[in-house]
Amino acid sequence: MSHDWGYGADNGPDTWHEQFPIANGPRQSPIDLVTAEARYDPELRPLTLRYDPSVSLDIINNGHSVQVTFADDKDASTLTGGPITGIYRLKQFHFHWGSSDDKGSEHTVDGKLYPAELHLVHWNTSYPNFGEASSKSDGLAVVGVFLEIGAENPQLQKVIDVLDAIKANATQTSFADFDPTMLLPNTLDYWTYDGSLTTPPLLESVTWIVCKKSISASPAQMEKFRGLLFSVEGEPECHMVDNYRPPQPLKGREVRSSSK
Ligand SMILES: COc1ccc([C@H]2OC(=S)NC2=O)c(OC)c1
Ligand SMILES: [Zn+2]
Repeated sequence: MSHDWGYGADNGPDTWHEQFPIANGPRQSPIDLVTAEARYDPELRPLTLRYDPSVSLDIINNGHSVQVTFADDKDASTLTGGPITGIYRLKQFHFHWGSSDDKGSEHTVDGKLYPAELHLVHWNTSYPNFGEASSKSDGLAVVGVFLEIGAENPQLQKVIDVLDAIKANATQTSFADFDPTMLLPNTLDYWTYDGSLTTPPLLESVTWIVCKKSISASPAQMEKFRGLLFSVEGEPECHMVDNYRPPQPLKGREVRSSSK
């Protein structure tokens, strides 16, 4: 009997290859970003992120993370520029975090783990939809933003304020008029490399764009994420923490940098 993947001892990242052999593929994510080995590429363009708050729809506890979804039937919220060509549409954003402030990010920088990592997920509009794009080598572009412990983040607080309503797995509530631009760092210098989704199905379809600058979250705000549950209502409570995959082998890939 196949049991669902997760982050526990018996279904966590080290077991995913059993059902998803691509877990040992050539372009898996996340990776450790070794800053001294990233190549500055002057041809890389600045990121252009144009987000329309009116297309934010709802916020969901999907049993693996907390995810905010967006209407993606038109070019309302888009990513252009950077390492990509064409227009990529924002589908959703979500987070990965730790059980304590010393871990939680998926990417690491020179071995440093951050308390959390935000993923803004976009799909290439040269394909008909997210599902089709997710199986193409240039189908997705994910912008990663590290969260660091610091001042309370009022924009992040708008997400945190609704977490009590989606404490359990498979719960959701409406989440209108949210502008994810407010979750971006002040400068958008980035590292970029070819990678994958970081949870099953682990598809190798992601152009990764990891911001060099982080955003802040207070210790109390991080604790609110840890109050979410992997478990459904009525089951014994299992706190949603450590929902991150560790870095994967680079396997000869190049990491480029948008700045010196
Ligand atoms: C079916 O849609 C999916 C499936 C998995 C992921 C994981 O890959 C990354 S990246 N973070 C994740 O949690 C996803 O995110 C874009 C979207
Ligand atoms: Zn993610």
